[in-house]
Amino acid sequence: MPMHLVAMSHSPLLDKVDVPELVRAELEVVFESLRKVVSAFAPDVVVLFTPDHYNGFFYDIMPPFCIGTAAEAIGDFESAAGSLNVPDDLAEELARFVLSRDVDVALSRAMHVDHGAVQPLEILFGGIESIPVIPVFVNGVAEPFAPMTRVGTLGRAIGEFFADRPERVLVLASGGLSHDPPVPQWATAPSPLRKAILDGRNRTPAARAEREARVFATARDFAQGTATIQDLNPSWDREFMSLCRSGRLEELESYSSEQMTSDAGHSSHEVRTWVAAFAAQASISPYEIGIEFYKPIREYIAGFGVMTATSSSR
Ligand SMILES: O=C(O)/C=C/c1cccc(O)c1O
Ligand SMILES: [Fe+2]
Repeated sequence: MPMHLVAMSHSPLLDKVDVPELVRAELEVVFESLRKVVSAFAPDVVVLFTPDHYNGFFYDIMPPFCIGTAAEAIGDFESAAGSLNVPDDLAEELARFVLSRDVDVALSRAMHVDHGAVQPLEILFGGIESIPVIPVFVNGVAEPFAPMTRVGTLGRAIGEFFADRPERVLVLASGGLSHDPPVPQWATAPSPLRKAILDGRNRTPAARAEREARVFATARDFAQGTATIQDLNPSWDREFMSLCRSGRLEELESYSSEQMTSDAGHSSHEVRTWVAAFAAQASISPYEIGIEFYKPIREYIAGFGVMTATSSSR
């Protein structure tokens, strides 16, 4: 029953490229505060709402949502690689419950996850092994997307599953806010890239290095103002966070996919993880916001946001 929420952007460029010292220091203060909050809450299990960047999920079969009963981190961008500590029986029970609530969630007994899942675990827990984690994939890069209402329904079903259970649950959302990194798009990708996002599992080291180099080059150009990717949209980000803060989730659930892409970039759909997490938290009880941070950081190609929330009835 006790539930706490952390929602945070990620970027594979974090700690890998230079940012002004003040920005780095501000982020470190925020991350340290998050660690304190999480350690005080002492979760038994993390429900990790995570997107993927064509490392675990591909167009040969792209579910809108998937719960993992086992997961392996692939170690892209030097993130931690290896097995996540997934409580398989609990994850399967969760999947059965969510299905019983009319959400057609997929189940994976061998999910592959990337920096999107791993980075927040590394920041909050120092790695991927120390804390039991149920990974919940929420598609945030591969069109077509589920309507936002379904994302809310998924989150509420997950919240309801835990409402009568004893575990202390940290719902952790990874991704967002406005950003448009060079993740390939089916509609515009040339044929070798289409193949990579169709069924590009187990990429060769050379292919992985090429892809990562493209992201670094784009980040450098973006920081210098010469990249062709869509700009960050701080006002969109602030409005999104303000709706999370005030609990007006029905307004978030009325966002249209097309508008999200055009206002805030192709990868803005990663905020779906936030909507699922806030819907889970709201289904337990009204909540209050704790930590809140926002900064557009072009060097990281990210409108970088962090929020925490917990029951206001505590
Ligand atoms: O290329 C990728 O796999 C992802 C890059 C990226 C860059 C910046 C912010 C993000 O959320 C990303 O996933
Ligand atoms: Fe991402």
